[in-house]
Amino acid sequence: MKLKFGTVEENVVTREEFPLEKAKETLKDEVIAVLGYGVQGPGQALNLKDNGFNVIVGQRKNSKTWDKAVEDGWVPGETLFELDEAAQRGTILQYLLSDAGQIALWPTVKKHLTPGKALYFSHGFGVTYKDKTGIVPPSDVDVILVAPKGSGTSLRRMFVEGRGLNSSYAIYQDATGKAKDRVVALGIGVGSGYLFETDFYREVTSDLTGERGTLMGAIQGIFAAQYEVLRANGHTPSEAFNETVEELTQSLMPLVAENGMDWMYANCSTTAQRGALDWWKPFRDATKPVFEELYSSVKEGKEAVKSIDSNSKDDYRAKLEGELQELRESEMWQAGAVVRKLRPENN
Ligand SMILES: NC(=O)c1ccc[n+]([C@@H]2O[C@H](COP(=O)([O-])OP(=O)(O)OC[C@H]3O[C@@H](n4cnc5c(N)ncnc54)[C@H](O)[C@@H]3O)[C@@H](O)[C@H]2O)c1
Ligand SMILES: CC(C)(O)[C@@H](O)C(=O)O
Ligand SMILES: [Mg+2]
Ligand SMILES: [Mg+2]
Repeated sequence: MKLKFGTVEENVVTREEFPLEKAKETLKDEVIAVLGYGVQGPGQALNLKDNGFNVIVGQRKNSKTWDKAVEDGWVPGETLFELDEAAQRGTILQYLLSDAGQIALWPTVKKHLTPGKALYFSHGFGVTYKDKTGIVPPSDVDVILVAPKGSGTSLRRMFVEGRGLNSSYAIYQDATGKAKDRVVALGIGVGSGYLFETDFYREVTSDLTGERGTLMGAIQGIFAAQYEVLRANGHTPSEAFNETVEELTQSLMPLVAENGMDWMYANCSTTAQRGALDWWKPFRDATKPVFEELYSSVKEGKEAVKSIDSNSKDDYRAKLEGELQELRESEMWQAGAVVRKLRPENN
């Protein structure tokens, strides 16, 4: 259906419009092979299974994630296979290896993309940057995308709570004439809230921007900046952490989520409102050039190259873990660990 967001009309699909029963009917003859069991893999595979779809998982044997799949109830030889065998058995291949891992496994997956199958991504990365990934699907398969706008961990948790994470959907190639029904049915099947239309290029450029920007990179950046200023001016870690992070995640962001920024403001003092209304524009103006630089870097393909180069190295996991450790061991997040333990619900 078409729905207005402000003054702009968009194509969206809701669960009322395309109910789960219709999704199951659409995919009743398909075998959905979820390839990769990292973060999105478990979320999507388990939601699809619990929703009554025919799902198998493909994962490297003798890996921690194979063991996790077994713990999650996937049965070796019945619903859990090596990647090669799962790709052969599936009629819809959900390519949920890491974006760098997808490059390495492409020859194997391509071999099993026989006419009429569907290749499904949760990111526009592989196909958009085909010059760098080598991922060029054969012309006789559907190539579709459902990109949940959040972590696979949240996708699963929200599903279990009876909620749903929104996803975008896109069709890159419709070889069978069934691509639209297939993609929407999968989007509903993985437990999406509502689905909004995009294309592979816009999905990858917005997603890379968002995660480097307000969702992950920028938020840590402004947290660190404010925390450092408070600490440099004699405030304790407890005061600096509560005033920078804890109050935001525990008190104020839930209000923003519920009813928007103006409503959160309206539930704070007039003193706070005066200051926030005065200061949000200077913060916007100070950071906008950084967002513009970020978007250019994404658009020029530099972010994709960096990600492929670093995540294709043998020691990429250890390197990432080292950098996460640096964050974890910073004073701000050490203070956070103590503060979390002191939450009454954790006692
Ligand atoms: N993490 C998320 O919540 C999230 C959210 C939206 C979209 N996505 C997209 O979903 C896809 C999967 O992302 P993810 O974060 O779940 O992946 P991930 O980094 O957790 O990796 C998934 C799996 O790929 C395997 N793998 C990596 N390299 C491999 C190789 N060379 N051969 C075989 N297996 C290999 C890993 O062992 C892991 O089990 C990506 O396209 C990503 O951009 C992820
Ligand atoms: C969960 C995110 C950040 O939205 C996703 O884009 C990812 O790459 O993990
Ligand atoms: Mg992403
Ligand atoms: Mg994302």
